[in-house]
Order: sequence, then C-alpha cells, then structure tokens
Amino acid sequence: MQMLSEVLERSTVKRRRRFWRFMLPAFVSIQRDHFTTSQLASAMRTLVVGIGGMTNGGKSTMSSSLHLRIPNSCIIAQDAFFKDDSVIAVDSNGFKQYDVLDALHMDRMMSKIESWRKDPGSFLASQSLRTQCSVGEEVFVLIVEGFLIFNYGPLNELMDKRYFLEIPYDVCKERRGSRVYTPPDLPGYFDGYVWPRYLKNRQEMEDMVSDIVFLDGLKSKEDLLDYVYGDVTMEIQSLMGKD
Ligand SMILES: Nc1ncnc2c1ncn2[C@@H]1O[C@H](COP(=O)(O)OP(=O)(O)O)[C@@H](O)[C@H]1O
Ligand SMILES: O=C(O)c1ccc[n+]([C@@H]2O[C@H](COP(=O)([O-])O)[C@@H](O)[C@H]2O)c1
Repeated sequence: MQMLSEVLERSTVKRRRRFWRFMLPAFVSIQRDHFTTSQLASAMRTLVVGIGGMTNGGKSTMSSSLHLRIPNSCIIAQDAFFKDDSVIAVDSNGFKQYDVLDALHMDRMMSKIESWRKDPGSFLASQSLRTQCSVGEEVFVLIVEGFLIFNYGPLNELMDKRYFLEIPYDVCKERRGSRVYTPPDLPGYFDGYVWPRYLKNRQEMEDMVSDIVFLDGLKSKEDLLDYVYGDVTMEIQSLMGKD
C-alpha cells in the first residue's frame, strides 16, 4: 500500500513537471518577473558548455562549428568583453596586461549570460537566431568561449561541461605570430608576457577546477569537433530523456 502511494506521488510529480515544461513558455512572456532564473532554467532544459583554452588553441574555430551543428545554440565569447585599451594596466616592460580577468568586463559578460538563462528563446530571437523543435521540447545550449572562462568562479560554476584546448609552446607562438590583435602585439610580447601569464592562469585554473576535459589542439579540427559534438549530444539526449 505504501509502495502504491509512492508510485502515485511520483507520477503526480512527473505530470506536474511535464505540465510546467509545456506551459511555462506561455507564462514567461506575461509574468516573467514572478519566476526566478533558476526556476525558468530548470523548466526550460538548458546546457552550458565551456570552450576554454590557451590563446590560439582553436576555441573560436571549435565554438562556431559546434554552434552550426547544435540546434538552439548560441555563443557568448569572452573576448568581446575586453576593456578599452586606455584602461589596461602596463608593466615595467611596457607590456599591456591583457591576459588577466581585470582586463575584462566580466560583469557585462555575466549580465549577457543571465539574460540567456532567464529566457533562452527570446535571447536567440534577439540574436536573430531561430529556435528549432517545438515549444517545450528544446534543449537550449549556450556555448561560452574564452581563454579565462574557468578562472572566473561565478562563470565557472554555471558550466555543465568544460573543455580546454591546449597546444605546445612553439605552435602557440607561431599561430599567435600570424594573428593581428587590436592593439597589435609588441615585439617580445609573447615570450615576455603572454606565455608566462598563460602558465600562471593555467595553474590557477587547475587549482580551482577539477572536471575539465583537456583536448589536444594539434588534432584535426574535424576530429576535435566530432569528439566534443558527440559528448555534448549525449548530454542533450540525457536531458531530453529526463521528465
Ligand atoms: N585543430 C586545428 N588544427 C590546425 N589549426 C587550427 C586548429 N584549430 C584552429 N586552428 C587555427 O589556429 C588559429 C587560431 O584558431 P582560433 O580558433 O581563432 O583560436 P582561439 O579562438 O583559441 O584563439 C586559426 O588560424 C585557426 O584556423
Ligand atoms: O580583443 C582584444 O581587444 C585584445 C586586445 C589585445 C590583446 N588581446 C589578446 O587576446 C587574447 C585572448 O584571445 P584569444 O582569442 O587569443 O584566446 C589574449 O592573449 C590577449 O592578449 C585581445
């Protein structure tokens, strides 16, 4: 008898969750202020995927290909949040201190992520991206891309999956040398600032975060994408199976 009542209770909970998953999008548009972000996010089924890695490790390449393959996904990239050059600190060698969290408007990046979490469907529409699948059936995927995404605690804790693209020093230096930033790297910037700072940032990240999947950025773009896409797809399927 007790078992029967437990089964009935569980099925009522399931029905209630299904009802809210179906009805919430309609309620959200009229009564958004009455729901907390976490209520909305859990009912809407969301996945936050972090594509981190060292400079020129292949983060943007991976993120844009993933986005093209995953329906209802979008990218928020950390390098869109660099502060203005005029406020970036300079060291005694004249090197601009760009490779630290202080050089980034992390508050603005978090606000953008919050607006996605609050209402991913409207966020996609605001980026001129259309949602695919019927209402209530989607899993919204946010791809967060950047070289310091796991070093920022409040952002790191939102991640469901974490990937980090790494390449050896010489490949990194060569790729970096053929890219032009604004402002451009000064002579000696890579060895005098970027690489030593990367080593410090990486140590800090490894001290703070444990469940990172490290990816060999020397593998082909296709192989890397297949691996991450397969992994993320499994997560999406498991979310879709949850009721
Ligand atoms: N797996 C790969 N193999 C070879 N070259 C790659 C690979 N991934 C990216 N690249 C190249 O490396 C450079 C930096 O890639 P990018 O995605 O912009 O790096 P990041 O966003 O990490 O700075 C680009 O020229 C890109 O085409
Ligand atoms: O985007 C900018 O405004 C910018 C200006 C100066 C330098 N950067 C460099 O951008 C690097 C991080 O971006 P990425 O794509 O190389 O990982 C970091 O190593 C910075 O030194 C970026």
